Amino acid sequence: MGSRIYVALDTPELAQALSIAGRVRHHVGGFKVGLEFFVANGAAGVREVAALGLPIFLDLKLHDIPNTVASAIQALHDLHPAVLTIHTAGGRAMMEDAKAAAPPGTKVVGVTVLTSLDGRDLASIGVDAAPSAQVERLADLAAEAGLDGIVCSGAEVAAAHARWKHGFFVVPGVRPAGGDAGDQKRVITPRAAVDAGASILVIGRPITKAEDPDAAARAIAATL
Ligand SMILES: O=c1ccn([C@@H]2O[C@H](COP(=O)(O)O)[C@@H](O)[C@H]2O)c(=O)[nH]1
Repeated sequence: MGSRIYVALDTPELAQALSIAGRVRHHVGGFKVGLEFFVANGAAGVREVAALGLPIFLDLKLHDIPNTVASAIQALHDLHPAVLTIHTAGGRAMMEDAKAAAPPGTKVVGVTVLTSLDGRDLASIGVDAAPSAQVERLADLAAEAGLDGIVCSGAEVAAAHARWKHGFFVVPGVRPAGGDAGDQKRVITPRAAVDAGASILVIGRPITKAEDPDAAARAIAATL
């Protein structure tokens, strides 16, 4: 396979996203566009990034009733994203309908516990479980619902992989050793994430905010 690194182009500025994408494209496996980019630039913006020739990860983290999520996914069909996210907390019926609505070839993956949350955050929203236990529970539900995989932190990916042999595991919250975690609470180095079984790594600020994004992407790729 190509590089496991997907760069998160987290900016509303199309020109900035295209500039970073153009600089790093030879050292990464794909581009992740999320809400910030999509709200500002829409499907036309996604097409411009896709024109650079790498797979697109459309990280919209859809979370609504089944009919609404399925209809939104149908409306995205002609973008043919390689990966699309929904929230597992939307429940089994929503996940089933999301997968059924997705274009063939698009991996639908469910966000489990955001990497910006820790156990105290879960308790504060009424979830009486450690992140690891909650991820396992939601991973099982995602597998039963027919999703292709999950989004989880590097701390949970080995256990999730052991339970779901052919699952596709997306790991954000990735930081080179000693890197600034920012708002992320469950972080891992790129190498450790791959060793634990990550299928792809989502990396944003360590590359996009670097003085030289190209060199940062190359340095990370060299550790894998
Ligand atoms: O649990 C999750 C799910 C998605 N993300 C997304 O990944 C990137 C991470 O960016 P960094 O700058 O490397 O922290 C970002 O686009 C998030 O929306 C996540 O971080 N955690």
